[in-house]
Amino acid sequence: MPSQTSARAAAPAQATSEAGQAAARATELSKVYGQGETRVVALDSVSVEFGRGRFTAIMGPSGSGKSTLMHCMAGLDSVSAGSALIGDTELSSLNDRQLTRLRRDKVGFVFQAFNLLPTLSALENITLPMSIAGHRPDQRWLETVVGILGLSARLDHRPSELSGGQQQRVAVARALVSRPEIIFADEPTGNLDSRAGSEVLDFLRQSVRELGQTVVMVTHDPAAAAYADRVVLLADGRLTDELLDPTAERVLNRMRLFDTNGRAS
Ligand SMILES: Nc1ncnc2c1ncn2[C@@H]1O[C@H](COP(=O)(O)OP(=O)(O)OP(=O)(O)O)[C@@H](O)[C@H]1O
Repeated sequence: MPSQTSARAAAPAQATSEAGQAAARATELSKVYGQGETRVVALDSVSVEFGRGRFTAIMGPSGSGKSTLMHCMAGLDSVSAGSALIGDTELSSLNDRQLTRLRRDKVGFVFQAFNLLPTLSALENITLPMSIAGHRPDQRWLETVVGILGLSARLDHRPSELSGGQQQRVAVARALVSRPEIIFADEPTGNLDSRAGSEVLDFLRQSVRELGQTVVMVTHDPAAAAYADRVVLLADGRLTDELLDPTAERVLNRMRLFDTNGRAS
């Protein structure tokens, strides 16, 4: 009976092999922080694939390892064992310089705090990472991204002249403009009211559907996760479950199962 299945006791779920090549992949990835009494196993042999052109949400209780998984996959943190790959590139095989280049060229980031530079215009913020890298944005692509995100009339504005939702859209445009292999979004709607939050999620969804972008998003919010094609659930550093074509209600029910069966034990 599914309602009696303990999410925690279940065998660790393995990656669903998605159609097409994975944009990123973890294989038996473990991450341990500290030593001795302060030792924490943040990730315990996690295997998961993030399909190209797909929108995946990572969910799970606080402390379950969501941010750690994202940081290891994005090359922002090292792994203790196992492997993390972006495309065919194994991140632990790269030196610091190669890792910095990979993050710059292949990964886009959207954080809860918008991380825009206050003295620069929206357009300058969008193109800054590419300028630093010495690249010119593809003008056509820039216009497409800015058009889809509804920012065309706001490009000369500074962040302080934009609403929270508009600032986050600028951050999404900044992540999209270099056509990264994958975008990692960490609670992208955490600082937004629900209307602005749905707008940003709509745009992320649209970037997957219309621009073929791959997006991986950490969220606590079942309504946000429902925008994804797939939800993977973590508990105690393990991948325990996944849902395809999620609805907010199904995600909520699955999370309740965690609360009653997972954390209680
Ligand atoms: N730099 C660190 N040093 C030591 N322990 C850490 C570090 N980062 C994370 N941890 C621990 O690893 C575990 C997983 O943390 P992580 O931040 O990945 O969880 P999370 O699911 O993202 O949590 P939340 O939803 O609260 O953000 C937690 O027990 C946390 O305390």
